Amino acid sequence: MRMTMIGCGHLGATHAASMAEIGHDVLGVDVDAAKIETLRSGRAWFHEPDLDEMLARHIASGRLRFTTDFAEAGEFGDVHFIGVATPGTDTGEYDLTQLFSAVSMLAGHLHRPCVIVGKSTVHAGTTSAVQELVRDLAPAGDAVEVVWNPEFLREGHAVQDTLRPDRIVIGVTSAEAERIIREAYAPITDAGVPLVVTDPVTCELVKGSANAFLAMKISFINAMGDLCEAAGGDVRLLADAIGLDPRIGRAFLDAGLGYGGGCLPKDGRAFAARARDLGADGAVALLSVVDDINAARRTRVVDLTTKAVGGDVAGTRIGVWGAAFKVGTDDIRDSPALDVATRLHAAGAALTIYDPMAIDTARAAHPELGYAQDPIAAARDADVLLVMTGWPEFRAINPQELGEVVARRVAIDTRAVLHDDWWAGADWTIHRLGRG
Ligand SMILES: NC(=O)c1ccc[n+]([C@@H]2O[C@H](COP(=O)([O-])OP(=O)(O)OC[C@H]3O[C@@H](n4cnc5c(N)ncnc54)[C@H](O)[C@@H]3O)[C@@H](O)[C@H]2O)c1
Ligand SMILES: O=c1ccn([C@@H]2O[C@H](COP(=O)(O)OP(=O)(O)O[C@H]3O[C@H](CO)[C@@H](O)[C@H](O)[C@H]3O)[C@@H](O)[C@H]2O)c(=O)[nH]1
Repeated sequence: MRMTMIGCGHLGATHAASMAEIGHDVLGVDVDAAKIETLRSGRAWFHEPDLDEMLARHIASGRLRFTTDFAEAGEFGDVHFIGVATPGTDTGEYDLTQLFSAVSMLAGHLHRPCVIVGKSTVHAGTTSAVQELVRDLAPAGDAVEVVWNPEFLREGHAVQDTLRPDRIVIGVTSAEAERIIREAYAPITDAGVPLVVTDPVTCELVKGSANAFLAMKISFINAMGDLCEAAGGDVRLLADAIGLDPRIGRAFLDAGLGYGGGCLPKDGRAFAARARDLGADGAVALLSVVDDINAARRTRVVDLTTKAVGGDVAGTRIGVWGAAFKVGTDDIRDSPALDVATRLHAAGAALTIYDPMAIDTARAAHPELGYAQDPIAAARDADVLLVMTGWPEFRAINPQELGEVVARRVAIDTRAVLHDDWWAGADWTIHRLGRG
């Protein structure tokens, strides 16, 4: 099939390359000419394992091209995927500016029957709003059907999650649109991946509730972590034990600094905002507690750090291991590590940060913070060492390597990453979140 992917970011570039991988002819479209140039050269403009190889392979095979030209996009495909960003506003709702702008730019070029497939994460009711806009703007009018098909990929695993997802969920209003989407995904569903067909509103809610559930699991285990710390328990062992019950499951029960990234925090708030509009009070209450517990993780690490240096961080030096919002990415959107770091900086501390992948993205967003090229240099002269992203390379560091580098041997491990046996016997004061 011939298809376009409008918006070539973390979701879109991966989806475009993956659709080429399963045999389609794909045209990627973005308003950012620099990103399109990078993609044309066979590289993503962000780090994602295996993506560059797949992009290069299909640009070479001729099945994948990129453009900034929406007229070309309108001509090219019978299926138009939309994957532009839907950030949160200050009041928590989705800002759908990019979505309505992308749809408006495309719609004027739609002269024949086709399907627009929304993949961005949106609030309930968006599909029908987009359908109305398309009806007004597209020369083909009602012959253009808008359906939703949310994306569940995780950064760092985006390629495998797109090619072998747990499920594909579509929200459609006609049998013809369903037939077209089924055909588009046939190489994936033929391999046994379930495809769930719903109405558009249910489909939009599926995505919001999936992320809300994941966020809830993390806040749950963090609340248990506080209990463990107070009572003298160990939240990792607790998670292992409860996780053996298949009704609970061990995934997403890693306690620590809480969730960040471009999705869970803003999606939870937007889901709550929509629930408030709809008068679904139980959902509002649940989601706001989940968010509050998560926000408190970051404040707690700021407070622990302040306490560790005697009550005032002004004039102290703090070494930070980790800047990415999680392992396996250079993405720093709503990174808990950088949130804590910037708050300590604002309170007068001098921060030096090391991250194996995200130094450049962190420096671009926070030039006011200090950076180092390796973890030992980040710890130099530190009064406190904060471990805030769980990179395996941090686990491999023996405290002996830090020798006399640090000013004081105090560490706060917020991601359960430091090697217990090495650090326990190494004359360090270590605070481990979730362990009493
Ligand atoms: N990143 C993820 O892991 C992930 C996973 C699932 C769902 N999502 C959802 O997917 C959507 C996209 O997220 P992302 O992380 O890929 O965002 P992103 O910021 O990485 O990418 C968005 C892209 O859209 C482009 N763009 C902006 N306006 C445009 C327009 N009018 N026309 C064409 N392109 C335009 C931007 O230049 C950018 O390249 C969001 O709704 C997000 O919540 C993201
Ligand atoms: O047990 C855990 C698991 C994760 N996290 C944190 O939670 C955040 C989110 O992690 P993850 O979900 O792996 O990252 P994303 O790539 O943002 O993916 C989420 O958000 C995407 C965008 O909606 C969805 O598609 C994915 O299914 C959903 O997992 C990160 O800060 C993690 O460090 C924890 O603190 N504890």
